[in-house]
Amino acid sequence: MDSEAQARFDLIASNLQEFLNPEIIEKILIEKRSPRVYWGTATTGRPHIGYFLPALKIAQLLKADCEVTVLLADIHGFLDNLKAPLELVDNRAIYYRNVVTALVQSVGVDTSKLNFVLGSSYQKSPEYVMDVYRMASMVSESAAKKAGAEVVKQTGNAPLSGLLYPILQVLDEQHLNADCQLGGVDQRKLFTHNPYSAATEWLPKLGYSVRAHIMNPMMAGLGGQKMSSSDGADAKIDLLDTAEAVAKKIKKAECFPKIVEDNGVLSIVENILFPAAVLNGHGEFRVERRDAEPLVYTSIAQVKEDYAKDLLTPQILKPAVSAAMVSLMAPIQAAYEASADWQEITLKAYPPPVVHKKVKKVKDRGSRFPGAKQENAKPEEAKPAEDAPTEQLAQTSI
Ligand SMILES: N[C@@H](Cc1ccc(O)cc1)C(=O)O
Repeated sequence: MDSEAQARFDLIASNLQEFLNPEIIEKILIEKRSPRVYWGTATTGRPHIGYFLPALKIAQLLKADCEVTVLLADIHGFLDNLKAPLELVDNRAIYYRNVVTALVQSVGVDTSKLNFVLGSSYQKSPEYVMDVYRMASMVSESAAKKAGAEVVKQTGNAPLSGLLYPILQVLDEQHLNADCQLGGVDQRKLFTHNPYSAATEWLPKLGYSVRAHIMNPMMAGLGGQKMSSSDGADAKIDLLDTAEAVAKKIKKAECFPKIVEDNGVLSIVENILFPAAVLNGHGEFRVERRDAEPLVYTSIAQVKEDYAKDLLTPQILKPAVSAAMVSLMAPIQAAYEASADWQEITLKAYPPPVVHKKVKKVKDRGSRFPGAKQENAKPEEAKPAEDAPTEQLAQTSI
């Protein structure tokens, strides 16, 4: 590889946890072509700051002159235990498109060449559907189950659609004509046969070629574990959260002094703030101190070292992370404020829950309590006590 190809390769490979079959990409770069990479996202819950990871990777891929496609996987949102009901899925796809575009633009990368494809636009074609049937006849039920174990919601009497999900995701590589698929490391079992069978083993069964796979690390959540859309509102930061909400959530986050592992706050610095700072051109993370010069970092290794020594304490780290996140999210929020369409689609994609007003139960004190109106007394007395049998039943069942 010449130095230009090497620089492109390094950008593609940066900040990854795993890169499978890199030789596929190397060959394309040596031939001075543009690798075609796709990232799929099931259009379900509201995207949180964890979406910065794929978005920053997409920004790097665009800079490395890759052809990038974002698959708005509406059908997958529905196949996965109905996480996104069919009637909301279209609006959610538009919401995701706006979010991903704004995320990539927030680090100054042009999105005019970023391609968006809606899953349902090709996953219902006769060719695609026939491939689903062919693959379903060649892949065992247990392999499909294992492949989806970390991605598809696991329930007792799971719907059959959860077994189709991995088959469709694997076929997308072929039908989107990709050289490489990007995903979080949680997608690993869908990507490779080690330890389970999926894309790299299933595609050749239909005569299709094996693709490269690039995997982002998973962010630790603010409560310590992997960040997920199904976390409670306090454990994840929504991209449209106000500065106060961001500060409050980070302040509450689990962040033990000197402990670097599974630390959600440090995970933000490592996986979001540094890669974004590099794309933004300054490459720095600053921590202000009250009585001393600010600490200025240019690598996560230095940050972790100082944190382990308690020179960088949770008390000074947290406000620095809040401030940096708020300024990183500012252009996304400005884009939202400036777009009446986006605001309208938000309401349609995530309709506020209908609150059933609680009607205050008026205690039935009967008609004989002191002060009861005399005229009510008679008819009430004449009526048989309707509640009595239920009350008895409830008592016996206790
Ligand atoms: N499995 C991805 C979504 C996805 C769907 C289809 C694909 O082809 C790729 C990715 C997720 O967890 O969100």
